[in-house]
Amino acid sequence: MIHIQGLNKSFGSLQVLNDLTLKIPEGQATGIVGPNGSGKTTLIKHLLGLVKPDEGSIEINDIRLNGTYAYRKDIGYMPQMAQYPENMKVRELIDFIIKIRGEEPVFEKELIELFELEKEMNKALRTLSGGTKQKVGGLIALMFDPSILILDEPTAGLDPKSSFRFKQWIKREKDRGKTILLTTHIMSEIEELADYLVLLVEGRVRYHGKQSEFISDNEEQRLEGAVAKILEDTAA
Ligand SMILES: Nc1ncnc2c1ncn2[C@@H]1O[C@H](COP(=O)(O)OP(=O)(O)OP(=O)(O)O)[C@@H](O)[C@H]1O
Repeated sequence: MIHIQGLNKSFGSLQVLNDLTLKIPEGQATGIVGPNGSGKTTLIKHLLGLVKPDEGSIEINDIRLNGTYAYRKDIGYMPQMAQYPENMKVRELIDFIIKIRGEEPVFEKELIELFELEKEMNKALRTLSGGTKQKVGGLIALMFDPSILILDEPTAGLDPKSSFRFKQWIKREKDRGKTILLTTHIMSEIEELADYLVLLVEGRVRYHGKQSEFISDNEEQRLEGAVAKILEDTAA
């Protein structure tokens, strides 16, 4: 369970998160959607301890985040745009992460196969295409079999085959009881993967509940139509 209570965050005069309270259920997949700049990535960075709140509290698996990072072992994070040491080779990066973590990965081989990274392992990270870097991010996020997966626009740069395979993997992880938090602008992906939906608008929770109820309550067939309806009403 991820419990976020009264979270406020401003960057200068811009209030990005506004009294945000959310309970993300354990063992379920939750999709976070919202317009560009609505605070999705900022929220995720709070969960990872990468950004400090101005006010409010976060608990993950009953541990209150207060500057300690041990809980991070339970989280696999796939960032929107991963930054890696440019001159390191993929193999060296993976070995480095295994060394600092001090444990063997559970799914390294399977994920290298899934993302077809075999031929990339001896290349420097600076030479990789954007999609290949994204795949390396997926490998790192998933290889230690963490109980919580936080995926920030994970398929944005992936080709259709990798995207399909990745989503199959995530569905399997969901069936294995993982807690999954996913942001994407691809509404069909949320429909495919998420049970619960959080709609953020200007750093506030506009909706939180079952995705199926959100669609039917808005008298739509598809998530995209229901989200568009709410955002048009909000702008009016
Ligand atoms: N470190 C920072 N310093 C100043 N402003 C920031 C910083 N990080 C984010 N912001 C601002 O906070 C707002 C929310 O950004 P955030 O990246 O959380 O949005 P998002 O919902 O993830 O957007 P997108 O859908 O475009 O990825 C934006 O206006 C952004 O410019």
